[in-house]
Amino acid sequence: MLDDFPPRTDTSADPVAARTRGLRKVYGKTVAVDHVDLDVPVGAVLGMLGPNGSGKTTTIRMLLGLVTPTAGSVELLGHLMPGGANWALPEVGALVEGPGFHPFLSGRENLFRCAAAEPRMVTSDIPRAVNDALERVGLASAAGRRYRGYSLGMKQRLGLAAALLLPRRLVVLDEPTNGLDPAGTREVRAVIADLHAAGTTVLVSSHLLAEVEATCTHVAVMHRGSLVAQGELRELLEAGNAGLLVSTPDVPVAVDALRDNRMPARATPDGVHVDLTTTTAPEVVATLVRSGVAVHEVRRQRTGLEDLFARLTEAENTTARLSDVAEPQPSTEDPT
Ligand SMILES: Nc1ncnc2c1ncn2[C@@H]1O[C@H](COP(=O)(O)OP(=O)(O)OP(=O)(O)O)[C@@H](O)[C@H]1O
Repeated sequence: MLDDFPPRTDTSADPVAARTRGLRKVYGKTVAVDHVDLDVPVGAVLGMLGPNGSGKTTTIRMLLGLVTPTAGSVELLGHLMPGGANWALPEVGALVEGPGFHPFLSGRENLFRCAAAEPRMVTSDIPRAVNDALERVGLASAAGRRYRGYSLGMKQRLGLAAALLLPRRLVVLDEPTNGLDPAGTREVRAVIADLHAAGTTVLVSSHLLAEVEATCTHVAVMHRGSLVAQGELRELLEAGNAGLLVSTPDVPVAVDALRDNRMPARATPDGVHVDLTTTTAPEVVATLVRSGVAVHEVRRQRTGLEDLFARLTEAENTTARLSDVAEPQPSTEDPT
């Protein structure tokens, strides 16, 4: 029987929980996602960052088989989608917009329905799984209230609870802190940390840069449908680290000496800032020493993720490919 042969793909040296290649989605004249090659390494907490409309939700929905790609491939937990959905999806917990809860049922009743629909759930385990999930997201006291009376934050918590009903290999959270107060945001952060500690791979989209910097091990930055950067958070921060701060009592002399050698330098309250885009730290130090400048300290400036994000999303060359993208049009494709 065909069902006995899930469409698996080769596992490469670097195991990934999810992988897309050449992923593209076009709605009418709008290119929502274009040529996205995303890798979500096993065990990572990958933060997908991007401004509104950059294609995060569409990418996530394609990963989960909720939206059919116009082109490209998706691999989820080693299975090619959408054919492998029956094998991959039971091991994926997802919080995506519009999880389809019943408005007239309570939060707890809704979760019971979700639990009963889980192929891997043992019926006798359902009450405990539901209670644990409600506790974990801080919704136990409101669990008896009807869903339609829930605030946005409570709806988000219930969606998160549904994703946590079972241990998962991959948890996908689309803007999980949307609508949450600071306490709720902290709780989501703690849930992500717990999942990570338990070895679960987490893919989380967010526009909150500080949030991603605090919770994620990896980052993927989207801009106008394209993936403009991805990798380990630490490495991306270092790659974005294009500045050197030189402490010296001879700031004007140092600035002149560097500029004479075509090195972009400027005086700052902390010393001399040198842009390392066109030069290197050893060259800067050698030039200063040659010019008789006393160098007290040289420090690489760590750019915050916010700076990196701004630089990546503002870079003109990253947008060229999509320059002909029109304003969003009503979909001519099936929006499912
Ligand atoms: N069903 C649809 N029909 C038409 N256009 C769509 C549809 N879904 C998304 N789009 C368009 O695709 C682009 C990407 O949208 P998407 O929701 O994926 O971005 P996003 O990064 O998740 O944004 P946000 O942070 O605002 O949720 C946008 O221009 C959006 O208007």
